[in-house]
Amino acid sequence: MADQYEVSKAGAAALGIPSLRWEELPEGPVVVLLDQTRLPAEEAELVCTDVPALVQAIRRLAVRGAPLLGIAGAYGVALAAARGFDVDEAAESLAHARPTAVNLGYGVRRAAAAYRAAAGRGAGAGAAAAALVEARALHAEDIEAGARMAEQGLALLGELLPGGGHRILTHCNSGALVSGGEGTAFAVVRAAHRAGELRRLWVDETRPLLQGARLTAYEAARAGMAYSVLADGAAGSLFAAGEVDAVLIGADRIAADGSVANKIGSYPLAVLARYHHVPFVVVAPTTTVDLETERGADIEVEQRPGSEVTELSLPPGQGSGAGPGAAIAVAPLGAQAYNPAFDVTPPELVTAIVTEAGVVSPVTRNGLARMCSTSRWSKSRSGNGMMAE
Ligand SMILES: CSC[C@H]1O[C@H](OP(=O)(O)O)[C@H](O)[C@@H]1O
Repeated sequence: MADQYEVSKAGAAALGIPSLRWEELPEGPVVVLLDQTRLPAEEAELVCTDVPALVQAIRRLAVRGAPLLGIAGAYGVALAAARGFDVDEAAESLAHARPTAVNLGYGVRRAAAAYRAAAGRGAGAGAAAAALVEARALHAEDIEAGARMAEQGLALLGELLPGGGHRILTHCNSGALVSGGEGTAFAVVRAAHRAGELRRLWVDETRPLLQGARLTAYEAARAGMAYSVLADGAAGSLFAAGEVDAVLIGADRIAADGSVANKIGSYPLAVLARYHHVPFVVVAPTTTVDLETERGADIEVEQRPGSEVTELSLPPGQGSGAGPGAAIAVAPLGAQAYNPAFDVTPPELVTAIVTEAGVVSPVTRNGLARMCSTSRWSKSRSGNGMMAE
């Protein structure tokens, strides 16, 4: 297994610095995160020396995005084990830090299962090492999955949109900032760009936390793409003008029936895409497919604080130059707000789901289950008491 820095180099190559890494310091191991709340103005790193710090970072989206949450959760268990914290308690708090992305619980359970199996064999300190090996394996698998999704997705774009020159609309952020490698949907965009087939990337700003305007634009700029940021509400007029050839988005949880939970605002894009006969493609690793959740209606959608809608939070040091994270009210004081972090798109509105194991189109329960069973990692998933295949 490549050492941790090697493993995260793919992400670093995409970003300039890795979105997450494990580091052994003289005073003990740490999980180092690229603090995404401070992007694009600052590439600031957050050093987590304990699990509460990592849980807090997950809750405030300093680290975010389904695949990376799974990796962070696994390293969090390894951190607890290495520093002598209660691993069961750590696993519980990490797995429940955010409810929708299935990857978080999956990563935590994988590392915790490795730790418990080693401890059960009387491995002593070796149990902590076993948790770290599992976290690193998950990290490496995610990098490889991203590369495979990029290949599969680029080939699919070639079938759906013969002739290249794609104008792709994406929502939220699904690049290296959500992965150990180059991401999910954005990894496909990056592959199209490298192949000279990306004519324009339309970047939904993605209110209220602006993952598109702040993070996808940051990644697109670093990659030298021709991109434009737009207000979420402007997407409809782009479709009406015939300016969108395909929508590519990530996912936080895909139910067994093919329903897709993703950032709020994804479902309206699926409706627009269907009305305008534009392919709506979801790109996610099989670790995002949750065969134990039957239907979209069964997916728990995270409800976030209303202040994220009624206030505009500026990263520390931006705006008035005030101290940490100034917030500007954009609604009357006391305004109520509705702020679900995700919505759910029914399978019939999804043209295809691209994973590292292949493409499902049309999206059916059987097709999804079959694809997950062919994923090279499905054994390790079931081997660790993971989601049923
Ligand atoms: C491909 S995972 C990225 C996924 O995660 C984002 O949610 P959040 O920023 O709240 O972690 C969004 O749903 C993206 O599609």
